[in-house]
Amino acid sequence: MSSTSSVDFSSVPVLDYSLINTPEGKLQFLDQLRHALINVGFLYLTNHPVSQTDIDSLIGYIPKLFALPEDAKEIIRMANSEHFLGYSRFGAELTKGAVDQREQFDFATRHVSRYMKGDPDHYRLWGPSQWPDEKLIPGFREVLESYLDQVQELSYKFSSLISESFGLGPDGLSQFYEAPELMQHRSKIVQYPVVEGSSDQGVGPHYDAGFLTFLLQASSHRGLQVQNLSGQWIDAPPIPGTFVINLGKALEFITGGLARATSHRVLSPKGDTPRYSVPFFQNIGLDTRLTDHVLAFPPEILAPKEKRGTVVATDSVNFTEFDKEPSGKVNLIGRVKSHPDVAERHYPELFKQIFPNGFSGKGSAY
Ligand SMILES: O=C(O)CCC(=O)C(=O)O
Ligand SMILES: [Fe+2]
Repeated sequence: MSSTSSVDFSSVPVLDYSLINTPEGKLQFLDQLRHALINVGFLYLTNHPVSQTDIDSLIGYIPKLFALPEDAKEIIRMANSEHFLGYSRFGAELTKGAVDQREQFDFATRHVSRYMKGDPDHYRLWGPSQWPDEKLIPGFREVLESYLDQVQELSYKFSSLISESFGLGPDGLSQFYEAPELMQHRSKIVQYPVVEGSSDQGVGPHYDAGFLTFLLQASSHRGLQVQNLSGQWIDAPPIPGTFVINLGKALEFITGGLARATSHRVLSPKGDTPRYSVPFFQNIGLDTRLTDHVLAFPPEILAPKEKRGTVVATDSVNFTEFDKEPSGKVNLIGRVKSHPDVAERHYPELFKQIFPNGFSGKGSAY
């Protein structure tokens, strides 16, 4: 990347959600949002509507979750789940061939699977989470479900604000979502331990593949970094009371590159305590094919894109046809590649198509 743009960023902007409560404030918010979407692809959101009491309670549970006895974690391991939900041991994922030094639980918003015999395989991708034994961590499930309900609601409101900031009215992105009961969004609770040795890769550089990500930085460690247009890594340290919001490749694609998906990574923490984070990945409808929904924008909205210059080519999507296949299938193929052991068990046909010679022991998480 060699682009030097006058609008290149050296910090991630902070947007105040409470501005939207007055008409002038809302206009100001939409201007700042449009700038962040086009030039940065990342922002902090402060004064958001998710209950701080619930966030604090969730943050309090996280060390206890990772401290559960090994057998209590293994009993909900992801390999059990055709929905790719559950526990992944330290080092189970790779980004571009290198081990991500993190341990995690994948959970998702409440959902009853729509899958019926004869439906496409990707309808099986969404379904219920695996929960740790309530007796071992009483109250955790209730807090996390309430938290996910609230972030889900925020994610729809935020998507509507994005649409407004691009001059498309509040419902310009509604076509990407089905009725609430037919949608599911995914989240992870992640622990990045202090590591010895040469690698400091918490998660290697990647783009998020989906639509919108809402990240809760759940401890005070630095480590998250965002790549600007000239290729420098810019710190995005935790700011209490905020979410870090970023765009995925699907949203970038349907805006024709107007909104940016931005490369980011996490460095392993220094010191003596682990870093914790909780990303929430907002999905689009399982059947949505991106090529059918590319958006058109008024010229005044497109102008700042010219000033910014081009965005580097996509290298994070899972296969070249990602824009022509239903989003559920794109996601499923991504999961098969990042978790071949789970796929071999639950999607043997697809596993064979993707790994005709079996799994070589190296996967790719993104
Ligand atoms: O843990 C973080 O702060 C970010 C994680 C991330 O980028 C991801 O899981 O996609
Ligand atoms: Fe990410």
